[in-house]
Amino acid sequence: MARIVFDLDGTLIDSAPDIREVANGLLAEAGAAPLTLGETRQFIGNGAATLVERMRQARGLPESEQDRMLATFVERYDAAVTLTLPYPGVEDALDALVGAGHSLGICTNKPIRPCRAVLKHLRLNGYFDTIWGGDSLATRKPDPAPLNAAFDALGGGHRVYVGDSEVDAETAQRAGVPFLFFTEGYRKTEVASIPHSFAFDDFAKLPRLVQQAFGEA
Ligand SMILES: O=C(O)COP(=O)(O)O
Ligand SMILES: [Mg+2]
Repeated sequence: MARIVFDLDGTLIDSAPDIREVANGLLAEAGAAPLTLGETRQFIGNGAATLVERMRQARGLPESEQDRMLATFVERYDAAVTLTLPYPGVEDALDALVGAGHSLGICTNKPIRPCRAVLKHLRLNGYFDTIWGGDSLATRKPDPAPLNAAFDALGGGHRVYVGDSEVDAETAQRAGVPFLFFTEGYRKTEVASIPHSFAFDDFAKLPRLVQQAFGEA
């Protein structure tokens, strides 16, 4: 049986619309123009502080605003669940993987509180035996420490990381585990330029891919 750890934003859930709402509330209060959905997707993946920094820089807001804007962003982030949906086929794929006896975890750069809040809201939390956020340890992805911690918590067996981004590919590489690449999330560059073991564009294909990768159902 495999230990399968998933990234969250852009992999299991399309959370950019909710994140954009929080960002645009802050920008409106600063008198700046809102982010497009495309910009928001580009800014996700390296954690909340980097997202606020990218948003601020894109609108010419000073560095001196960073701490205050980040604090407000994080304060409002837990409630940012209403526009978020799992990608099509996610629940069925998770059901199939758990049914086949695999153990599942999450390793995301999203802070742990909003991570747990959105999983609960979407009733996805029951699938995961271990959950690691961007602030669970002193370091975050692409440092492999949180991913290794997730695998350690799941115990022995084949290990694989499932993610959508350049950051996830680097994290898997540094942890020395195969990377299953969901190509329809928030990647910034071409699929071919991002190192991966297998790529998939539809969650209906994931159980079979895991079976191919490990010779197990
Ligand atoms: O950047 C974030 O906050 C979260 O992104 P991730 O779930 O793709 O790691
Ligand atoms: Mg992601």
